[in-house]
Amino acid sequence: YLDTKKPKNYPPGPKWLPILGSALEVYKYRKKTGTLSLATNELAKKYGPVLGLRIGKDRIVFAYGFEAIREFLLKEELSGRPQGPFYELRTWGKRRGIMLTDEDFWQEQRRFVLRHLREFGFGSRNMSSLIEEEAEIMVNHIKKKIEDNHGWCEIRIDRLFGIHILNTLWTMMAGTRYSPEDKELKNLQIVLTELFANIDMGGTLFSHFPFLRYVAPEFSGYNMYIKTHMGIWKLLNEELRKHKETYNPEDLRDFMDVYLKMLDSPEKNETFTETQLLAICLDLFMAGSETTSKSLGYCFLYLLLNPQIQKKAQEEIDRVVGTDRLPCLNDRPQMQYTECIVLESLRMFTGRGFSIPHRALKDTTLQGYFIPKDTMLIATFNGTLLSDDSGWPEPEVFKPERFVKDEKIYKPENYLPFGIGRHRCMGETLAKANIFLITSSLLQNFNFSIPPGTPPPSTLSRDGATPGPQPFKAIVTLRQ
Ligand code: HEM
Repeated sequence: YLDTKKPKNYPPGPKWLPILGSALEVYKYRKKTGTLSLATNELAKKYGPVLGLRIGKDRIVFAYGFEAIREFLLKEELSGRPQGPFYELRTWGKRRGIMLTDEDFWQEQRRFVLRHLREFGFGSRNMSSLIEEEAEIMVNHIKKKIEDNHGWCEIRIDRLFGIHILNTLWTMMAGTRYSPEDKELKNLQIVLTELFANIDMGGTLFSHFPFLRYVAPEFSGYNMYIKTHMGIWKLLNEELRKHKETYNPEDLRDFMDVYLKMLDSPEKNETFTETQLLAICLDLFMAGSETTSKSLGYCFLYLLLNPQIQKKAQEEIDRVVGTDRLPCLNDRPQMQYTECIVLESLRMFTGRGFSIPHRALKDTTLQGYFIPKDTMLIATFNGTLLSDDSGWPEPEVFKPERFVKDEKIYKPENYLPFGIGRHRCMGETLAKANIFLITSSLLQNFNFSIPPGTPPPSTLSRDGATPGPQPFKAIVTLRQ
């Protein structure tokens, strides 16, 4: 806390004050720009693409720009995950799950999850039909609203997708599908979105200054953190209880059952525990629902702002799919323009956000700078996807055709919305399939427009652990 002297050759950044470290300077830029992502962007312009900070007790390095991010994410010595109460409280006081664990424990569990989720549809035909069903439920739900309201309805787009996205994941994990009107889950989603808006990828006040947890539990975000987790724990425990009651080793219904079978197996090693099963569910719940829903939020935000893009996609959908059935994943290769809308929406989402924090497992270097063991590192994707110096022409403009070259889909090397390296996202296939099928099914059936008399929705994101659009509404009408 009192350390104001930086380690030799530590990455450049604002000077360190006692206790606060560089927090004031970051706060100043954050206030000026509106988000932590834009603040690190400006700080990186001032100090360079490897930005060295200390916030409270934590040394934090932000990697900005493609070269720094690539070296960071591919370097094994930088593949740890942070330690400390903030990362342990969420999983009952021990580091558990896959999103915030590392080394052998993480490797074994990540491998197991990937292998077995595939059995229940991850990346297969089963996944396709599951999302198609969910998209159909969504379309019918909106049609009913329009019918009840005599021809049109107004929808809060930023809250439209949460439960449907969760359902596609949850059916594979626990065989459960929730109604879009389920009050408890709707509430949980809102609380989860609030939590994500109130913490940063680097932590929160009580993680950088742990004493605040005792002296100012409300102000430091501690109470909210615990309350949100208790809501999710309750849901997960209930699901686990039901599974244990009806479990039959001869008929494995979903991932939870497969994990329960592993727990019964004499060959299992000690990384497999019931708490770990709950922590995996918690991680996938958190990593999977907010990210995809918010990417869809950006997608529809830009479709509202660019009716001509909406129209062009609808022409493609009408030509390839027609009107007698909903789009399916098999249509994807013929629907290049819609596919590019997915890629562009992901650029807009991840381009405003960060990687999950990593930790240096030993003393090492990044772009020639010294990174001491246990330093936290975070990739700012703005510099590879969205900033003026990211290499994308007119980066702030939503332009699906930027991904087409010689009539084929083309993704430049610095397009990495799901990260790279050992911790690369586990849900890429599911996320892209969800965005593609939901966007195309909604556009096939409805027109979306800005409510008359209201200003166009802002493209400035709501700050937080994952970026999201500010709350916004659309008028939805039937196409035919
Ligand atoms: C639009 C949707 C999504 C985006 C843009 C996205 C992006 C990312 C990124 C950038 C990382 C961080 C890599 C790192 O820290 O090095 C990550 C990790 C992760 N994602 Fe996603 N993600 C999305 C959806 C999903 C979904 C649907 C799931 C659930 C199945 C998921 C599960 C995970 C997990 C478990 C990790 C941690 C992996 C590890 O540490 O080994 N993500 N994701």
